[in-house]
Amino acid sequence: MECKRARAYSSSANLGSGFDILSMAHTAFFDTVEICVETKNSENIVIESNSKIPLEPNRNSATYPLVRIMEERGIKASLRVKVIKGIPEGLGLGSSGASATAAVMAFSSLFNLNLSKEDLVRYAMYGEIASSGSPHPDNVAASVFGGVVSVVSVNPVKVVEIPLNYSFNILLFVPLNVHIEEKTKKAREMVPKTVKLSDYINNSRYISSLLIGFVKGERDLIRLGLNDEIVEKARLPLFPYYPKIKEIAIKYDAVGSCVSGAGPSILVLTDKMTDENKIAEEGTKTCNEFNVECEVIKAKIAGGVEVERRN
Ligand SMILES: Nc1ncnc2c1ncn2[C@@H]1O[C@H](COP(=O)(O)OP(=O)(O)OP(=O)(O)O)[C@@H](O)[C@H]1O
Ligand SMILES: N[C@@H](CCO)C(=O)O
Repeated sequence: MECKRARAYSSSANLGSGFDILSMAHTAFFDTVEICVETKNSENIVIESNSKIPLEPNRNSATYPLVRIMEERGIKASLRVKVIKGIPEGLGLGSSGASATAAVMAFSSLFNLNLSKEDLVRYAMYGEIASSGSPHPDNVAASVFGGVVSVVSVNPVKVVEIPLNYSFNILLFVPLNVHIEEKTKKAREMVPKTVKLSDYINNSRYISSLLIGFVKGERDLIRLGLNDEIVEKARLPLFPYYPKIKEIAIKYDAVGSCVSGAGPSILVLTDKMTDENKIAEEGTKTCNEFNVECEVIKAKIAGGVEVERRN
């Protein structure tokens, strides 16, 4: 039986006001997906996992993209798909997107499809439909490409890798005891359908500040850029501790802070001027004040999805 495995990292989408556009892959966690072909004369997908994720192919973010690729390309096969979850689900860490990405990469390698990175993103986006009902591209783009990415078009998919000329570390406040059923779906329903022109202008300023800050290596621009007047504000009930954690992060001279994806995790970027220990200590206390137990995870920027060479 031929098998292939691929690994994809966690990610923090949005990065302030880049809703459905910007995302950053990090080494905090990763998922591994192994796909084995059992036969090529029948069609079936059997899922195994170490985590409590749906085991129906159309509801699992790893397998729904495979259903769609096989349909689109007329591929017939019975597959056994092992989804080894390292990324906790529903915490804004791109868990569903990483499974989708690893699955599409493993499938491409197994069937010698030689998919481009843009095609990997396009197919992996189906995984986000399976998990949240919407094909947002940001998490999967970061997991496919690694680094910080900007999705500049979805039809056709076009992703730009942002050059990072400022060196920073990553701290994540991950509220492990929080479970919100269908979190991303609910969080997306909280996003307003229309916005004030002044908020739109401020958000556009933040995005340009963040991107120029990364490219030119300007700390102050990165800090200013990690802000958002629209989506984070509308979703605040999902992560009420965020404003105080952000205040603490700035007090101890973090580069900046924002919500990770749809939350409830919080992303803090740090450098040598930052007092990380104080941020971790006071940020954890803040979580406790809101009856939330936050684990503080240190990470670095991660690379893109890779096939594990072991067969
Ligand atoms: N392979 C999978 N990995 C993770 N979650 C999955 C998977 N397949 C289906 N799901 C379901 O998707 C939901 C988690 O997706 P959700 O988008 O809420 O979280 P996330 O991907 O961790 O976060 P975010 O998209 O905000 O970064 C859960 O209900 C989970 O059961
Ligand atoms: N851009 C998506 C990311 C989900 O992780 C959202 O904020 O809904």
